[in-house]
Amino acid sequence: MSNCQSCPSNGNCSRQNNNQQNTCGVVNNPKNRVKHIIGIMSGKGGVGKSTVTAILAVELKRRGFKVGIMDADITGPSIPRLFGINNQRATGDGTYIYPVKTSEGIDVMSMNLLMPQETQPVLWRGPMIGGAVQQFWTDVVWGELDFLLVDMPPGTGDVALTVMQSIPVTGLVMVSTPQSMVSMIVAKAVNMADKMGIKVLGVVENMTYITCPDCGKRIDIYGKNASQEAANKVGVKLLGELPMDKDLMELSDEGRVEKFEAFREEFKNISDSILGSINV
Ligand SMILES: Nc1ncnc2c1ncn2[C@@H]1O[C@H](COP(=O)(O)OP(=O)(O)OP(=O)(O)O)[C@@H](O)[C@H]1O
Repeated sequence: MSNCQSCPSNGNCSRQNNNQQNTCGVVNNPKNRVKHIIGIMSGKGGVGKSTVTAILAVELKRRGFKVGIMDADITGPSIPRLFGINNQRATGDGTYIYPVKTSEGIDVMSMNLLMPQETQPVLWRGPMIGGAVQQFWTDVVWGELDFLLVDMPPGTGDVALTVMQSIPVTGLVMVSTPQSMVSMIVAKAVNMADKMGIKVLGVVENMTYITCPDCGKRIDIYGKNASQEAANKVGVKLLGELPMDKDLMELSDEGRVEKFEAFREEFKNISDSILGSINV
């Protein structure tokens, strides 16, 4: 049973609205002081959720915050590769597990940091995967963090539910592309968050345009104002829109996402919006 009094998220818990604050069900690790937990969620896979998580973490870190990333995408973890720490392994002392630090000092925990080889699949059914996510919260020594970003698995399935039920998430950031089919699926995720009493901080529309390498002209892949229209459709704030960027793809593949600078302005605005919404 959780101890809400000692929980750093007390008062910010997803259950605060329905008088169930004492039924969180997860023992809080006394070694952890995590101020804000932001879940990064997407309706469907491959829209750039892990990429946005990584760049947001870098931006917050550079602002002087202590930042961690929990890679809750247990069966498809990609955070270690983005930061080039995929050949490192998390350590443990029999009671607790210790995250791996990126070169800029972001603490990361991911299933791939616990597997003997990153190519080994996790052949578990839902409840075991949910159990792993809970352990990432209870057994990992995050220490003092201003922000823990949770890279959620895509969709509104079992594990997303476990994250929302067992981790005191401060708010959710949706990542999407402005297609109507995708918006419909994002709406499901937004409705899920709503039902769980978790605030949706807004949506980042990714891969929305390209910049012509010759003339610098912006080409809106999904049409003009598509991002704002998609955000309106699901009834959430548009935090920002990101172009397709070849360098980002390359640096991500090389495990050097921390060296990617081109979206600094966009992520400065996205972070300002998030910090404003949670009164930081
Ligand atoms: N703005 C962008 N420009 C170029 N490539 C991008 C951009 N955003 C993401 N990508 C690329 O798209 C692919 C999918 O991104 P990512 O892994 O972040 O998506 P995801 O939503 O987390 O996927 P999954 O559902 O599998 O977890 C990656 O190869 C990534 O480098």
